[in-house]
Amino acid sequence: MTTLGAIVADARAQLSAAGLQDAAIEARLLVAGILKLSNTEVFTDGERPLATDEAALVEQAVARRLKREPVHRILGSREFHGLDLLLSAETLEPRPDTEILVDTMAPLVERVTASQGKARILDLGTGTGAILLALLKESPASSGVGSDISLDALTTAERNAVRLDLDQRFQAVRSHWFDGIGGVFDIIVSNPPYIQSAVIPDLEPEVRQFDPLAALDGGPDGLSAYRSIAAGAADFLDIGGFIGVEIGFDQKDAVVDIFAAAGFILAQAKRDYGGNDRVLVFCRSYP
Ligand SMILES: C[S@@+](CC[C@H](N)C(=O)[O-])C[C@H]1O[C@@H](n2cnc3c(N)ncnc32)[C@H](O)[C@@H]1O
Repeated sequence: MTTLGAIVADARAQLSAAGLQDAAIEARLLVAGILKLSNTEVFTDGERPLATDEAALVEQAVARRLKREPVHRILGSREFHGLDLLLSAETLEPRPDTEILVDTMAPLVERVTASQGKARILDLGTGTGAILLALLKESPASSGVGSDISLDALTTAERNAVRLDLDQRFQAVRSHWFDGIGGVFDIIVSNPPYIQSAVIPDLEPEVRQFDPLAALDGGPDGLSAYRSIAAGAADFLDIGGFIGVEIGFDQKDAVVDIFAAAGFILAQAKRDYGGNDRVLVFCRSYP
């Protein structure tokens, strides 16, 4: 019979031998997640004996990681902006950089609720629901629509809304960008696919093989989604509203030009933790 300490050490050795850089951290995360233990327990209960079926579950999880499946996909959920979000086959795994979009838009949502008593938010390409659910959590007087082209993603986003007790204020709508959307919103947010199609084969296997293509592929120049979103935004954004988008590190000028051509000016630009341009916020260029 093996112990908790021995199985963590074995997982770490296998991941390290496969060249995975964060082998020690990932081994602990996997074991803790699979056995539903806290990180502290994994550290301190090394002598705890493991049942055969527990050891088998850990071994299956390690085997998946060795095939480059990301840790949180194996575990089925990940943390985003303090929320535990379920993942599924057609949802992007939410990234820490996207929290910058939430932190940028939350004060704008608050400004609307302070003056109007409520705010309506639209999240285009909602995936797990990450951005909208984080904003709804921050701002109890807000409600919103999370739209996506993927039914699987919308089902997962709805499950996340229920788990977080935000489903009364969250509506999932299947839509190709604005095509199936009705109404006018105070705030529009989107983290659309923005990677150039030709670059996708060069991405890390964790991304290329496990994040859905529809969440990554921004067309030949990576900008297709911004063109669609900018072209439709004026019809769905309140006169004094804001639209915030996540962008690729080298897309600021191009995205500013796309929104300018659609009648929007840049209101805010934010960089990510690596110092790259990451979030742009626009408002109308006319009153
Ligand atoms: C980069 S992912 C972002 C997911 C989530 N908002 C997040 O930040 O974690 C882009 C999302 O856009 C969706 N999407 C792709 N093409 C779309 C389209 N034409 N209309 C609506 N959503 C689309 C994808 O299914 C995916 O969920």
